[in-house]
Amino acid sequence: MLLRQFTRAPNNMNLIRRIATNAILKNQTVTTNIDYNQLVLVDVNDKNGYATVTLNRPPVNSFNLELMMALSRALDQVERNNSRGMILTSIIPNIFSTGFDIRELYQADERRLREFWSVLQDCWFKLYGSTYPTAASINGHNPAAGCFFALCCEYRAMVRNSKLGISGARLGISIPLPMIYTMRSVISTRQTELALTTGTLFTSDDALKVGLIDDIATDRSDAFAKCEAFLDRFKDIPPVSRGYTKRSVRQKDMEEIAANRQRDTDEFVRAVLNPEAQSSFAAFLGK
Ligand SMILES: CCCCC/C=C\C/C=C\CC/C=C/CC(=O)SCCNC(=O)CCNC(=O)[C@H](O)C(C)(C)COP(=O)(O)OP(=O)(O)OC[C@H]1O[C@@H](n2cnc3c(N)ncnc32)[C@H](O)[C@@H]1OP(=O)(O)O
Repeated sequence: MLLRQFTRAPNNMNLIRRIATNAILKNQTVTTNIDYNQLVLVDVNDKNGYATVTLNRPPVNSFNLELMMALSRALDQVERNNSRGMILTSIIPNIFSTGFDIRELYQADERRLREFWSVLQDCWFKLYGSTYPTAASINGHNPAAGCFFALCCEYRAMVRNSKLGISGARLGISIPLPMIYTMRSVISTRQTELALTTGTLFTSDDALKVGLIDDIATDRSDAFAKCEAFLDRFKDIPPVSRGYTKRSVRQKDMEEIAANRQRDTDEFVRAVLNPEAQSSFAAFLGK
């Protein structure tokens, strides 16, 4: 599979990886052990035990089935490794994710669409229900499903001049219940309804005002540092009781979503295959 091996590297490897990532962002060539074909990179900082999960599907990190599966497996690795915390981010300089890959939705094969949704559901359970602390380092635009994953995290720092929100309404997609619950766990029910029915994409200032993000960052490294500082807040908190409390807060949503997986899948398939949505996808793709 396209995933990087999740190994605890010696400290100097973390430095090499960081240099490598910076070089990728500057389009330089570096000679390290990075495999450029990987869709989601997982790295652990040996000093603080935080895992970084980096979306790596240029040019815009659009979620197709393969990226969703890679994310699902990356989250398994973070869980297995007993990380002290996790930061979700993207390798693309000014884009976190564009959301679903429209090519995955346009004239979709129903079986593949069901699998896509099922893996998305798995990702939600793994991320929303994780016991380790989570933070999203939103290094750029994040207009749809990527926003959903960021909202599953406990903290969000976003770089200035980026846009964040769930724009599905603009494409004629009705917003599924799990998305509604997830957004409502971060902002008020009224703001959730307004944001989702208008397909609002929030500027960093507006996102901060409404509470969708916790901090505005000057650039990607500042966003990352802010996420680390958030995770540091749990340094002296016993992880088992912390995790139990987090799960308890989220338990009701999770039980309800678990009980309705099939119904949500059917609704998603219906929503994507409906002619109004299909014509928006066709228009987007210039068909
Ligand atoms: C149990 C739990 C389960 C619960 C699940 C619940 C909820 C699930 C989550 C969400 C539901 C809400 C519904 C979401 C549906 C979607 O995600 S649909 C996708 C919506 N996304 C958008 O509308 C964003 C559109 N794109 C942009 O605004 C811009 O591309 C950008 C991201 C701001 C980047 O701009 P930039 O100028 O840098 O780049 P380009 O626009 O030139 O794009 C480069 C290249 O990439 C192509 N592209 C962009 N976006 C997509 C996409 N979404 N799919 C496919 N391809 C895309 C673009 O066409 C360009 O291609 P090129 O012309 O061939 O170069």
